[in-house]
Amino acid sequence: MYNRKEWKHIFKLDPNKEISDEQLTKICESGTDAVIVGGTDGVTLDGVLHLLSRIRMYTVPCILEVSTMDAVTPGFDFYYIPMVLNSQEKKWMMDIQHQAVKDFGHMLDWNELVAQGYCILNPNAKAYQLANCSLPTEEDVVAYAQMAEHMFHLPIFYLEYSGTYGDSQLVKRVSRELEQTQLFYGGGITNKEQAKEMAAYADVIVVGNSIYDNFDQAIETVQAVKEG
Ligand SMILES: CC(C)=CCC/C(C)=C/CC/C(C)=C/CC/C(C)=C/CC/C(C)=C/CC/C(C)=C/CC/C(C)=C/COP(=O)(O)OP(=O)(O)O
Ligand SMILES: O=P(O)(O)OC[C@@H](O)CO
Ligand SMILES: [Mg+2]
Repeated sequence: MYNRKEWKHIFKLDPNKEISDEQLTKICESGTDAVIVGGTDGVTLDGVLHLLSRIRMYTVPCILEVSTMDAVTPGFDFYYIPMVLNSQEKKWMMDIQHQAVKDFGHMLDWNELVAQGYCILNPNAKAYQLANCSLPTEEDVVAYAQMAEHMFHLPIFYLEYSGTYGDSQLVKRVSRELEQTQLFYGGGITNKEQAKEMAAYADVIVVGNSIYDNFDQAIETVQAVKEG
């Protein structure tokens, strides 16, 4: 139905934050390739359902990035499943996901599930702290990318700088390692120049917080990526 491999730009909407109807229309009609609903904390079923019902008025593909099983509902096009590669606890890479599959595996449409190998690089990000991550060196990051591609065959490797703009040279280096696995970059993209810079190396850039901080500039990131 959708060719995820062709996507270049995604907006990530936080069910824990407010967005007006007018802004949501602009997001969904911006030309972005998809909208992810997700966040680290304050993600409730009510918040997710409210956003889903509003996004569903548009044709844009809609994805739930599952951060808690308490807020999962049918109706999304895809379910992205984070696995935190640089967590110091196996729980965030394997055990939560294992338990969810034990509980819900019998009712899953596996075609809708997409695993994401997360490498979280901003120590101040909530997700970094929640998942008890350690800060990898560049060599560590490259090795995680190689494992994602060649050992785990993950569909997505996600360089996550949530809340801060990352190192484009590292994104470039990682991009050289990946052929089958899609490279996502997310974090601190606030304008079209930054969007272009990261999109030169990442397959997909994800724009989150700037939707809430500087809406007009966030919208401009779509065109910047599509032009490039
Ligand atoms: C019935 C049906 C429709 C089912 C489909 C879905 C389903 C039930 C699948 C089951 C299979 C499965 C394996 C589920 C596991 C789900 C799960 C709970 C995984 C754990 C996820 C995890 C490791 C969470 C830790 C936090 C994290 C990495 C979140 C990722 C998103 C992220 C980084 C958000 C941005 O965070 P941040 O900017 O730091 O914070 P803000 O919220 O302030 O923006
Ligand atoms: O919110 P920002 O910093 O844009 O990051 C986007 C996304 O990667 C967060 O998971
Ligand atoms: Mg966020």
